[in-house]
Amino acid sequence: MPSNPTQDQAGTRSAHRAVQRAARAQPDTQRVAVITGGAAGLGKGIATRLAADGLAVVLSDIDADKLAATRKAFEAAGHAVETFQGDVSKREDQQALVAKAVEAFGRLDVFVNNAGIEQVKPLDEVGPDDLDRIFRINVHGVLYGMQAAAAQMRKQDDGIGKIINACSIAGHESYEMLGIYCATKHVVRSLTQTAAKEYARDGITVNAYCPGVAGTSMWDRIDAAMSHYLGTAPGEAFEKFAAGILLGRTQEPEDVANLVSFLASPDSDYITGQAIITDGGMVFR
Ligand SMILES: NC(=O)C1=CN([C@@H]2O[C@H](COP(=O)(O)OP(=O)(O)OC[C@H]3O[C@@H](n4cnc5c(N)ncnc54)[C@H](O)[C@@H]3O)[C@@H](O)[C@H]2O)C=CC1
Ligand SMILES: CC(=O)C(C)=O
Repeated sequence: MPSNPTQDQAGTRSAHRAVQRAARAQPDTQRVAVITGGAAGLGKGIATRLAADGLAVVLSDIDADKLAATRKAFEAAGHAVETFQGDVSKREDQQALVAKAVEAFGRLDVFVNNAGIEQVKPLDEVGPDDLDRIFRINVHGVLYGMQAAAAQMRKQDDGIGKIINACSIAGHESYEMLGIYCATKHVVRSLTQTAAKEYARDGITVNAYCPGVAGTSMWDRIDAAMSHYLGTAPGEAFEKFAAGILLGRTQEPEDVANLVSFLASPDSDYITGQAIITDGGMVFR
């Protein structure tokens, strides 16, 4: 809904003040990043890169064993790390996660809403429980993460807060058998835009990364489920998707981490509301 010009000018001035205040970063303060789904896959790759960039990292995951193993590896590498076992679909867990980060490291600068699940099913077979499960994790989880992160970032009056959401090429394009997964990622792109508009006045940017085809355990499960529904041989669905990549190889966690590192850094301070594709050349927007 368009507001009147006077409100627009007041809003712009207030947003401008917020960004000026936020830009007064403390150069000697270690920045702190939370990464959900950080125990494995892309989240672990992102956390590894942010730790190498010098940030203290707080890894959250629903899988306690993987979380403990990843924490051990980060400690062995000498990184400042904390962990939190939680379920992103629970609002109270997302709030407790942010509280844990602040308790451990005193502040929150970057919140990566990375955790997400896949679902492979023809639309005709999707039932209420299927819808509930994936929307709770991929959509409610991202919203609760943004709410918890923004509440803490607003309390800090130095540095730009950065919220970074896991979207996908599936947030720009829709694929057979992945209909509900794609729908959740389209919602993540929409939430990213709205949050960018609502949080700019508080000196918080909100962006999303949109990977293509990365050979994590998520794709192992997608490939197996595609075999079930489409009769493809093991590995065939993955190969078919990969065949469309212009740069000739599937994605590594490091490729995704490169983009997230940029979105977490001051180099991206003038970017907000964007869902940026990193897919080796598959989807063009
Ligand atoms: N692998 C790919 O090709 C692509 C992945 N993505 C997105 O990137 C994100 C990460 O994907 P992957 O690393 O491939 O997945 P993955 O399945 O390999 O790893 C996901 C991690 O999230 C954790 N997790 C799952 N549900 C959780 C919950 N409710 N609360 C907290 N943690 C939870 C898992 O335990 C696991 O450690 C997801 O949002 C996914 O949709 C987007 C595009 C492509
Ligand atoms: C897993 C994913 O995000 C796809 C197939 O785009």
